[in-house]
Amino acid sequence: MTYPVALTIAGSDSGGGAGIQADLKTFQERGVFGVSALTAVTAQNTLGVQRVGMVEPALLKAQLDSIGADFQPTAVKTGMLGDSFTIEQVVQAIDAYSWTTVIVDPVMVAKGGHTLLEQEAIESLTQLLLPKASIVTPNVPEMELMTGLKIEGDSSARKSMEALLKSGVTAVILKGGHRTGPLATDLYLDQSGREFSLSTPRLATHQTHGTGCTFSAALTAELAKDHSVEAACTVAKRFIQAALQYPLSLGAGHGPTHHAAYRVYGQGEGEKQDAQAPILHYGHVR
Ligand SMILES: Nc1ncnc2c1ncn2[C@@H]1O[C@H](COP(=O)(O)OP(=O)(O)OP(=O)(O)O)[C@@H](O)[C@H]1O
Ligand SMILES: Cc1ncc(CO)c(N)n1
Repeated sequence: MTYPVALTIAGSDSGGGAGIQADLKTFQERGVFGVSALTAVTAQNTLGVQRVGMVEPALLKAQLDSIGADFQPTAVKTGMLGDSFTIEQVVQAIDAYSWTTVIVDPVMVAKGGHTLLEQEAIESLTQLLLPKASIVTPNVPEMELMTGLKIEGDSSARKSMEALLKSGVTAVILKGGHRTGPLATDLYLDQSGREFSLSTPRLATHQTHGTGCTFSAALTAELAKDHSVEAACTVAKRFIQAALQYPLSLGAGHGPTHHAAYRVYGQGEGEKQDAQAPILHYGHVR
């Protein structure tokens, strides 16, 4: 059996909590060999984004070609893409190398408010990249920007998921970090009409830098190992819950999550059953 390989196509976060760094740390934690193609370099820490530079297009293409020529990633994840041109290049590589399991984290704005995707590129993302994607994992503001629909409650959340499925993406996971209430609930809906939700107690923490990257990287790692979508979602939810529950207290702002926490403090299974383990609800997402 060959060791599973996952590819992340994303921006570098010098602060180490999000972007490529979060993805590779998470892949490693989950027993998957991570390869990467950098789209951008950010000067960033827990206080915010100080500077962004895009990787020149020819250099991005060279990275994608180097990977495509020598590795067979069984899952590919996209994070910060920055602009339309980058999205077009990623789509070309997906086609050229027949990457079939593609998880799109539609990164648009960093926690501090810094833009990580040009406004005009949102359309390229929904029209060019989502039709190639297996799962897209928006947070609430990203979902509103992609669909133009306001999310105020469960029924508008559901409508926006149905609207996004029209792009051709196989499945949507609407993340609940930006919603309110005692539970952090992520909603899953796919083209076949299958739906479920994953809930964990909402933790009162500001150490949330990179939660979205970490969640989608864990999901990607599990899919790279050929686990089912449902099993992958459950592990990803447990992984991010543990990472939030055992903070590292680094930096003066929104600190990073603890990427090793799930391995170190328990996996929510058997004797190690974690009190904060997610509740998997089947059935209707309303
Ligand atoms: N306070 C919290 N307690 C428990 N789980 C949380 C909390 N905040 C976020 N989550 C979970 O973390 C995951 C990421 O969701 P979130 O909505 O924060 O993503 P995001 O906004 O894209 O993150 P980022 O932009 O920081 O990368 C989801 O599974 C969500 O439910
Ligand atoms: C490079 C990068 N990618 C993604 C995010 C979103 O958390 C971030 N802050 N920085």
